[in-house]
Amino acid sequence: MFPANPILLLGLIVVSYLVLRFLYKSSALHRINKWWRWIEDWCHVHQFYKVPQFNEHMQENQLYRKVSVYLNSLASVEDSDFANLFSGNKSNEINVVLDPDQTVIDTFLSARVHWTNEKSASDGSRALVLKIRRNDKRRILRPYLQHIHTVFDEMEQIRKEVKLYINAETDPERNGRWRSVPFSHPATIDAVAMEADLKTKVKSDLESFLKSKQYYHRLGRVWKRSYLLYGPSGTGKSSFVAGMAKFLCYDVYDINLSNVVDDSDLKMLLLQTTNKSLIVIEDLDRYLAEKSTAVSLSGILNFMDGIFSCCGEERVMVFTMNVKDQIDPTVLRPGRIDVHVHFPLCDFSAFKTLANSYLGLKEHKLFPQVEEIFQTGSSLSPAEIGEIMISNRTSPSRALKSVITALQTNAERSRESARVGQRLTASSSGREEPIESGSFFSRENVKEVRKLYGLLRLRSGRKSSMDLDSVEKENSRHEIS
Ligand SMILES: Nc1ncnc2c1ncn2[C@@H]1O[C@H](COP(=O)(O)OP(=O)(O)OP(=O)(O)O)[C@@H](O)[C@H]1O
Ligand SMILES: [Mg+2]
Repeated sequence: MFPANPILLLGLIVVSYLVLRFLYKSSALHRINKWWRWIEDWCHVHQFYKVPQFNEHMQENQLYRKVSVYLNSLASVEDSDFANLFSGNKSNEINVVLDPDQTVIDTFLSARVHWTNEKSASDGSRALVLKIRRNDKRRILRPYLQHIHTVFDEMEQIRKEVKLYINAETDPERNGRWRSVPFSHPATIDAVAMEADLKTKVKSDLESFLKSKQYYHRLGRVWKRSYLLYGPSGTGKSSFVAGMAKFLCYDVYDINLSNVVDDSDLKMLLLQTTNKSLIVIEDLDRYLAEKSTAVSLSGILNFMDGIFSCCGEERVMVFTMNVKDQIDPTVLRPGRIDVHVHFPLCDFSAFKTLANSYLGLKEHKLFPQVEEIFQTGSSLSPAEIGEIMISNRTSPSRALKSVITALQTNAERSRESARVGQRLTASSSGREEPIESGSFFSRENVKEVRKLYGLLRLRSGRKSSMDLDSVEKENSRHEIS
């Protein structure tokens, strides 16, 4: 029945409007919503499913990652009481990420489910808890989880963003040691100047690894492959690692051995890596020679064998070194290192590749002169030549002249070092250990000799061919140089 009095009717409308407006503007509506949810919960019997971040072996639970990515993509995350805002990869992108102990509501096949982001007060571990009505459980649980998988895979396809993980120092407050950032290194395998044939062989080795899942399983082997990239500083090893990660579309786990506390810490780090990852230890020769890590040799060997990666697969390990001659042969034995790739100093062919990419030059009247100097044995690293070209990129002729001068200077220095080396050899004959602290010979001189020695050795080995057998012979070691 409508009130007969129109003034009363108008008053009723105004009061209702003001009450609704108050409810809308204040947090009262939110409270009423919460109470309503509580009453609803009370009326229904729910079932809970927990998705912990780590399993009992402290390996990351892939389902946690998938659900987490899925939930943060839901529009309803914005309706949770507390969410974090992060800038995305694109300049105007903003990502909303659920805060701990917050709930997000999702709807699937007309059933409502709740997810809560729980953080354990005791050990800081996280879990996502799904609350679902018992009545809906049979009908939607499995298709709903399948739906999460599908959405995650679609998002990954679009995302295709490779991540770089670095191991931070131990922090008892934090669970999991890896910290990640988007891997935005611009290097690609194609951009690295190296012998074309060698590059093709490494690429096809990686490609055939990707297709070899069944093969490895048949052999009862962990589906992993290890590469050693070795050569002097500035020859493109790190750039090549970045190129490999992009080529494979794998996340990169860059292990800093200085931040590893002991063997079991290294084991834990390996366990916390995910499938489809490229695990890198740079400058392994330095750690082994200087013993500047708390990890023992056997810890490193076990790590290389990947025996701990009992449940994970599809991993590529890459180790870089300047020189491998002094390395304990057990480190380099087949199985631990499957493929050896040599990164030499620049030769004329690599120089031409650099001139093409850095200066846009396919030919130049100064090329024969550059070639001549290379033939005398002088060389620089691609990094050094690249730097000269970048800083003179506005004038290709000036760039080439600067390269020629640098090569000539380098040749002169090498001759000088050789003379010092001869004097050193003559003076130290009869001594058991010529390099001692406080010895007559300065470390600098010895370094020069070593450099020179390395230079000659590398030069002589530069033309040696790669003995890459059929990739089917998976356990054979491949030398690519
Ligand atoms: N073969 C190459 N082709 C193209 N650019 C190169 C090459 N080698 C080095 N560079 C350039 O030189 C710089 C240093 O290279 P990079 O860090 O990959 O060398 P590295 O071999 O890892 O040296 P280090 O042993 O000192 O770590 C990079 O900017 C890279 O672009
Ligand atoms: Mg490097």
